[in-house]
Amino acid sequence: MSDELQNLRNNIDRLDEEILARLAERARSAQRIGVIKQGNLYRPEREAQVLRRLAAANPGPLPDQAVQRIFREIMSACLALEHPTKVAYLGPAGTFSESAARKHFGGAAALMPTAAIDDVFRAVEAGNADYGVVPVENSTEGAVGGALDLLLANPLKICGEVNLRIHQHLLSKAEGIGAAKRLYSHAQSLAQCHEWLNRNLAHLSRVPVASNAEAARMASEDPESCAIAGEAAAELYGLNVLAANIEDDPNNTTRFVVIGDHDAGPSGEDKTSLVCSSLNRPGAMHALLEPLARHGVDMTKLQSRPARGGLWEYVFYVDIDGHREDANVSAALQELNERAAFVKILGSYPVAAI
Ligand SMILES: O=C(O)C(=O)C[C@]1(C(=O)O)C=C[C@@H](O)C=C1
Repeated sequence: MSDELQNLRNNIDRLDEEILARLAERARSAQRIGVIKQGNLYRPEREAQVLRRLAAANPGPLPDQAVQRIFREIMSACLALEHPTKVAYLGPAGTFSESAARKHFGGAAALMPTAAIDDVFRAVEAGNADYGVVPVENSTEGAVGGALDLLLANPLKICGEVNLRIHQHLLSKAEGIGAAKRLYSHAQSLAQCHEWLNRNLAHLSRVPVASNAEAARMASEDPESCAIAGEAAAELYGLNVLAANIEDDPNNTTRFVVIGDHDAGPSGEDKTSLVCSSLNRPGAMHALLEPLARHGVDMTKLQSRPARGGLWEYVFYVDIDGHREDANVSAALQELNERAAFVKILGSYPVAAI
């Protein structure tokens, strides 16, 4: 081994020991904070502030995202010393919901798969999980209506958001596509790869199944088939990646929200989600949203859903910039409340840091 290589490795060994000693010191501080805080130990606003501060202070050469992922894991491990966070998600193992839960809560969280989205809400409400992660919209396929309806019907609050880039892969137990007769996937994933499939595999019959992890499981038992699913499912079921990143939109992204029995405190860069309905008279919708513009509050999403129980009646899902405790947001929400037939604040939470 050259002297230079040996010296560099010695240097890395010394640095690793320093990092380890500092990590232990950090973990002891987090433990002491746990004793002072009591009650809810997970603080999404504080985690977002830590991640943003470190990205801003990052001297390189590691990219900001890499630094944030490392510190996400450090905070996940520190939090688990106090209390391992239990997080319910739409299963089975290997779904994109699992990847979103991991991305947000890190490797030390205990993840609980559920059979359906409403079971995620039930697990959190019953106290079987501390938090839940549910998909609410996809950049190609639009809103996940069932999740929006459950947010309206449920007392739980949104305390975070996760944006996950969705990469779809063509997977099979076989080495090539030649012998494949069937293609399994979730309907959303089939839709996200529609053009690629028409160009490359138009002859294969497409079989929609309950989730893309389930599709991967079925393909693992049937070498005459293939599946469309993500990397986590490919690894879990030992499948070959026959074609990678086959989603039609190169920016294909799903937005998930984190639900719990409380929302988050202000972090300095927040969003607030609410559901409202306007009075049934001309101009009512404009009047309802006008206080937002007047108080300088940006609306980042407006989505309508049919209201349960009234034909051709709608509720509106609104996302705005800012925390409900910010002075301008609070003033705007108070006026909106006076003008609306119905308002429910779903929660204020930090804008996704990673
Ligand atoms: O600052 C706190 O309140 C902590 O508990 C420490 C800490 C961290 O490791 O930085 C851990 C968990 C919380 O979710 C936020 C931050």
